[in-house]
Amino acid sequence: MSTPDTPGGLPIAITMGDPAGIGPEIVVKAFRDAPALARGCFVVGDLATLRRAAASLSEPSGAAMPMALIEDPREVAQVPPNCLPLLQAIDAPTGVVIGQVGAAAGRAAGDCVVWAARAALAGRVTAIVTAPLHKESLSAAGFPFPGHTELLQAEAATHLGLPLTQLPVRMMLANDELRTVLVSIHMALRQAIDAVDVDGVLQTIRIAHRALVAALGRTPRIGVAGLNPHAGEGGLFGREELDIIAPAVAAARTEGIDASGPYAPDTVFMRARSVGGKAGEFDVVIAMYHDQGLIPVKYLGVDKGVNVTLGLPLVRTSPDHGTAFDIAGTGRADAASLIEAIRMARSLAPNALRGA
Ligand SMILES: NC(=O)C1=CN([C@@H]2O[C@H](COP(=O)(O)OP(=O)(O)OC[C@H]3O[C@@H](n4cnc5c(N)ncnc54)[C@H](O)[C@@H]3O)[C@@H](O)[C@H]2O)C=CC1
Ligand SMILES: NCC(=O)COP(=O)(O)O
Repeated sequence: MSTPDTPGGLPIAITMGDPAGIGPEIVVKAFRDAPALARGCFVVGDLATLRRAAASLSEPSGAAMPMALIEDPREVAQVPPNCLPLLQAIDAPTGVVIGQVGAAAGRAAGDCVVWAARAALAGRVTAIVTAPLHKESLSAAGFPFPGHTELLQAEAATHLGLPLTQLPVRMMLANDELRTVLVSIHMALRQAIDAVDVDGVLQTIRIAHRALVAALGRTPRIGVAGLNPHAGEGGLFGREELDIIAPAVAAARTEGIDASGPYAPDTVFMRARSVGGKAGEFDVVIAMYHDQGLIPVKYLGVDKGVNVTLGLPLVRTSPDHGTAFDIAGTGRADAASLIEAIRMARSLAPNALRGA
């Protein structure tokens, strides 16, 4: 659906990420290496930061990626092909040291995400794709959120006038072979175990079901992982499966959701994986905590996964990797996951502006 003042659809905003990390480099690489996909997208960030990243990538004899400053997302359609449109959403950060945690970098990264979220909530962009930020830098800058997911949830709840409890969100990580949705996200493992309760597991199943009905056009097969080794082995290694997870799965089934489990966490991902054109047993695995779900997906390749926030009133995707401070500024960072995140944003936001 296009809007009258932006024929052809709305642009996608790509936030530059932490300026001390690989975000700016992979953003420039995405525009350089996937120009057709990047048409209709613009970067929310800082021109000097993006120029530095582009210069670090250019061949000794070659020219760096040209950039065009825009003041409004609607100007994206006028930017020539193979030129990166950039909206200067922040004051240029000073004192950023590549590869190091810092408040200035965290402030710049966080402010860009806030800008993009508000633009999406106001209907000025159709989706946001976020390059990685560093959570310690975000915290050093005073943002009271552990990551994008919680920041975006808070922005959306404020926009809708809702308490956070009425806007539950979940993290999904997906690649071509595996999808997982997490019951809890950024918290200590001890707290994550306590966060496994019937409401939380059931809410996660419902959110995953709704998202995948929309994405797949059919009822998804949801496999629910246990928490304990061998899913508790009938209560020998813990009772969470018997007392919490099985009742949540049963409640979901009474709602017509095709959920099953709890399954042994060490084999459920293997069973869900689609390989060589053969579909796995499940379309998605509900993981009880962050690392249970993310390790199997990331192990299949940091270049392949995409992070999607489910439950928001806006489309948000992101690469599955972080700021990679160890290689920032070297030009070695792989932009494949960011390119997949742009592709996924386009598929979730069919009204996105495209190139001519
Ligand atoms: N979407 C986001 O904003 C995300 C942010 N993070 C944050 O990033 C920071 C650093 O996290 P780490 O645990 O060090 O994970 P990381 O993903 O930044 O790095 C882990 C390893 O993977 C490599 N790597 C990551 N991305 C790569 C790429 N595109 N090309 C080539 N190699 C790549 C790194 O060089 C490093 O060896 C943390 O603050 C973390 O919370 C982590 C994941 C997602
Ligand atoms: N491990 C993924 C991750 O930490 C990303 O978090 P977010 O910034 O997408 O909330």
